[in-house]
Amino acid sequence: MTAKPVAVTVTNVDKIFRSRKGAEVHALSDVSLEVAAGEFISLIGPSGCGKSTLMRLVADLDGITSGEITVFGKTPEKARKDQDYGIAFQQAGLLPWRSVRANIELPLEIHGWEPRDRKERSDELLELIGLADFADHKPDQLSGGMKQRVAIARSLAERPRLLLMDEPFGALDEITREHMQNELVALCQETGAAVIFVTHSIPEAVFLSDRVVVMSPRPGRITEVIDLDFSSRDEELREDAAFYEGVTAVRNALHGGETAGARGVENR
Ligand SMILES: Nc1ncnc2c1ncn2[C@@H]1O[C@H](COP(=O)(O)OP(=O)(O)OP(=O)(O)O)[C@@H](O)[C@H]1O
Repeated sequence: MTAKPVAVTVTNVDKIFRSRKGAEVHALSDVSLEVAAGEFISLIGPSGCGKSTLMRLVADLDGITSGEITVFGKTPEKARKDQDYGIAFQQAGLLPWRSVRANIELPLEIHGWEPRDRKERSDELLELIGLADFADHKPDQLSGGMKQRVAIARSLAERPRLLLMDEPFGALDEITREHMQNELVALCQETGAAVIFVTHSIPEAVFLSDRVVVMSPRPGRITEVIDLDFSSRDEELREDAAFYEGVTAVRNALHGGETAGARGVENR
C-alpha cells in the first residue's frame, strides 16, 4: 500500500523569540501537525498564540528553536528555494505601479519565465479569478476583494502544491469575504493545492477546512483538531445543520482551550 502523500510535517516544534536584552517570548510549545497533499487546514486561536509564527516557520521566513519541519519531505529552506508554496497575506501587497497582469506575472518574471509563457499563464489566472477585463488596470482602480483575488492569483502563478494564507480575507467586508471563500474552495478543487490558512473567524475556518486546528494562548499548543467532512462546500452549506455543528465544536474547543492546554491535553 502506498503511503498518503504528505505536504507538511511539523514535529515537536518549539519557537522561542529572544530579544537582544535576553527577554524571551515562548511563542510555540511542542507543536506537531501533519498536512496531507491537497488538504485544507485552518489554524485558529486567540491573538498572540503563534498562528503567524507557525506559518512563518513553514515558509522559512523564520527559524525553529527545536523540533523539525518538512515541506514535501524537504527542509523549509529547500522548499522555499524550489518555490514549492505560494503565500498570500492580509495585505494584498500589490505593486501599485504595475498592472494587474504585471503583478500576477511578477514571480514568473523573477524566476526567468519567457514573456510568452508568462502571458499564457497570466491569461489562465486572470480567467480563473474572473478579472480578465481588468488585466491592464492598476491596483488602486480595484476594490479590496479584487486586489485580494489578484494576490491569490499571484500566489498560484507557479502552480504551487501548497498555499500559505495568513488572514487573507481579514480586511474584507462580510459579503465580499463569503464570496472570496467560495472562490477559494473552487480554486482549491481546481488546483488540488494543500492550504494552511490562518483566520480569526470560526465560520470561515469551518466552511473552508478539512480540519480546523485549535491553538491555546501563548505558548501556543495544539489543543484540539476538529475534522469536518462535508460532502460539498457551497452556499447551502452555510445554512446546514452540519455546518452549525462544526461551528459549535470549534467554539467549544476554543473556549475550553485554556483549561485543556493547562492540563496538557495531548496534541493531535
Ligand atoms: N519577531 C518577534 N520577536 C519577538 N516576539 C515575537 C516575534 N514575532 C512574534 N512574536 C511574539 O510571538 C507571539 C506569537 O505571535 P504571532 O504573531 O505568531 O501570533 P498570532 O496567533 O498570529 O496573533 P494574531 O492572531 O494577533 O495575529 C506573540 O506574543 C508575539 O508578540
